[in-house]
Amino acid sequence: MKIAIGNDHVGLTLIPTITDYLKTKGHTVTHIGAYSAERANYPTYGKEVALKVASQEVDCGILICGTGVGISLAANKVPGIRAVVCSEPYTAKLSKEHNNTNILAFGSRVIGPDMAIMIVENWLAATFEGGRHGDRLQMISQIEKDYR
Ligand SMILES: O=C(CO)[C@H](O)[C@H](O)[C@H](O)COP(=O)(O)O
Repeated sequence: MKIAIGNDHVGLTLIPTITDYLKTKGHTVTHIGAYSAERANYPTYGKEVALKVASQEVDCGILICGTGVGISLAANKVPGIRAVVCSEPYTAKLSKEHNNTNILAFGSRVIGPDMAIMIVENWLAATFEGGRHGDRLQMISQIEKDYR
């Protein structure tokens, strides 16, 4: 898969672990930054990854900040984005199976590298179940359209 990854200065600490893991699994990774530990604003990176996912330039995105919350809030403001924040693999799996999430977010101040890999692995391995779950996503899309 083609995967875009973004982070702020706090999320940077998990980037090598995640990018190495993805590359060993044969994925194509585009890291859009931040590239240094200098204080950075997560909305910038959340938006950039979200735009790549929404435009289908990439298949999905991964976002990392201190908790995953701020950067996912930014991403979710882009129409068509369903970003989830996870700190364990079960939510990651169900977020794909039931909510067809297209961006995974987590926090480097919350989880370590081994858990991060487990979350990514479970998220990427899961598939959307469709059916009634698709109906609910249509309802969410309609809310997006109604209140844009
Ligand atoms: O947005 C956040 C909270 O969900 C992230 O944890 C950020 O990484 C954090 O706010 C950055 O904080 P800092 O004091 O500017 O390092």
